[in-house]
Amino acid sequence: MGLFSKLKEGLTKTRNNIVSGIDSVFSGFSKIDDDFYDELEETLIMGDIGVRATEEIIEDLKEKVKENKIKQPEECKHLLIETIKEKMNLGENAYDFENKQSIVMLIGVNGVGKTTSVGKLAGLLKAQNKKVIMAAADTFRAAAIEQLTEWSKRTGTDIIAQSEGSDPAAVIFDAVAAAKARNADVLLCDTAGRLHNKKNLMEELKKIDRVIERSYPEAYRENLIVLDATTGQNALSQLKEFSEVTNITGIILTKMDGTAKGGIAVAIQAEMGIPVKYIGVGEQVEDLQKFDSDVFVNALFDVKENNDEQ
Ligand SMILES: Nc1nc2c(ncn2[C@@H]2O[C@H](COP(=O)(O)OP(=O)(O)OP(=O)(O)O)[C@@H](O)[C@H]2O)c(=O)[nH]1
Repeated sequence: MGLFSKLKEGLTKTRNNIVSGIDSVFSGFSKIDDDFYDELEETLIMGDIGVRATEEIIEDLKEKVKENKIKQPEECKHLLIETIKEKMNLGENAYDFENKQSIVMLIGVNGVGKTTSVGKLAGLLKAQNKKVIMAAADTFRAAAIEQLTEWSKRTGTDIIAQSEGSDPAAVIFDAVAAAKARNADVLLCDTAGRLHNKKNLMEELKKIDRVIERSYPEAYRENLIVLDATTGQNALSQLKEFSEVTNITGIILTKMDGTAKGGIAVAIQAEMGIPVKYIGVGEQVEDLQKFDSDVFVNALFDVKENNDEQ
């Protein structure tokens, strides 16, 4: 199955949730008036697009409808799609780290799919012939170290780990030494997510930061927060909380397969201005995709893509 088809399949529930509602708004109203916009707004919010992002989308849509002198609700569907794409467009190159010697930290609360995402990301990078090392800096639970070790075997990636309970900063120190000695391209770090204790988390992330700054200041840094799409608006709150303690450079949105809450990708990117860089659409190594918001919106609204057959 091609990437776009896989994405479309993964987004089936989200599409049913958002698009069927939107379609009935477009077909249920004979003219564009306040009631029409109210109904559309409600449908987008129900689809997890986020209150602020939805308000902005509706405002922009109103302007476009005026400018284009559109009278029929059906005619403004493509304008809605265009507006959502514009709102999500952050216009930056999100994947610079792939071509630099970089340290990529994966952070986020437990259970969101961090360890799995480290494994999948290693798989993606290895497919590009990159030399990758994993650091098991979630030393909080032995299971997390074991799970990452499994992923290292599955993807043929070197792993640096210590025993449960050891200092995560010490693991990172070892991993940095290994990355330099082995001339690795990307060092992928799994971390523990103890959001319930913000102070500890902040101290731990700061300590790791200091270790990296001291031992590998020239490394390109990427801090990716892993968020579980099935948690909808909770994912947005986690992002806000983590943004207060560290500089988040991007998002991995997991479990996009089988959730009706995929609209959260729009809310996150439009409201927070932080790019979603990857989405998880399953549990296998190949189930991590680079995120392209235009392609995503097309898949969501079932707009035909040229590369549909790929
Ligand atoms: N369907 C689906 N499942 C996923 C995806 N990503 C991760 N999972 C599953 O989610 C569960 C939790 O993933 P983990 O990688 O263990 O999550 P974690 O954040 O590392 O959690 P801890 O190890 O407890 O810190 C696992 O069963 C994964 O297989 C995804 O994109 N789709």
